[in-house]
Amino acid sequence: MKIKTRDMVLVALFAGLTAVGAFLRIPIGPAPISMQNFFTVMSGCLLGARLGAASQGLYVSLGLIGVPVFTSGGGPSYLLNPTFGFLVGFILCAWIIGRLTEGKKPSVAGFFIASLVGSTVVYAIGVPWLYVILTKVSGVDITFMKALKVGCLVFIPGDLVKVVLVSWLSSRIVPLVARG
Ligand SMILES: O=C(O)CCCC[C@@H]1SC[C@@H]2NC(=O)N[C@@H]21
Repeated sequence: MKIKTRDMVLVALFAGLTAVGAFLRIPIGPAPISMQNFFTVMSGCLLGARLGAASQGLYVSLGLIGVPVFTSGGGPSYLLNPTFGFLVGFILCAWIIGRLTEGKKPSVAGFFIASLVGSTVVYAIGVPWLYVILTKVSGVDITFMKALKVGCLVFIPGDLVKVVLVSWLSSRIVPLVARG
C-alpha cells in the first residue's frame, strides 16, 4: 500500500493540533476541559475515517512513548491515568465521524449528527475508564453517578459549542478540498 505525502502531512498536522489542544485546557476535576476533542472531531470531519483515526492513533502513540502531549504529560504509565479512556475514545471518534460523513453531501447537520455520535463514544469509553481507575487504582471513593457527572455532564455545554463550530467549519472546508 502506497502512502501519499499529502496524507502523511495531514495525519501529522492533526496529531499536532490535538497535542496543541491539550495545552489549551482548564483544570476542573479529574478530567480537564480541553480543546483536544475539538481537533479530534475535526480530524474525522475533514480527513475521513482512515486518516482521521490515523491522526488520533499517532497522537496517542506519541503520548504513550513519552512525548508530553497529553493534558498531564505522557508515558506508558498514562494507561493508568483516569483520563486515558478519553484518549482511546478519540481514535474511535474520528473513525466513526469519518465513516458517517464519507461520500455524503457536506452539510452542517450531517457533520453535527456524526460529531455527536463520535463524541458520545469518547464518553462511553472515557467515563467507565475514569470510574475504574479512580476507584480501583487511586482508591477514590466515588459512585458511578458522580463519575458520570465529573467525566461527562460538566463537559456537555462546552463540547456542544465545539461540535457546532467544527460542523460549521467543516461544511465550508470539505467542499474546497477532496478527502482522502
Ligand atoms: O488527559 C488527557 O490528555 C485527556 C483529557 C480528556 C478531556 C476530555 S475530552 C472530552 C471532555 N471534554 C473536555 O473538554 N474534556 C473532556
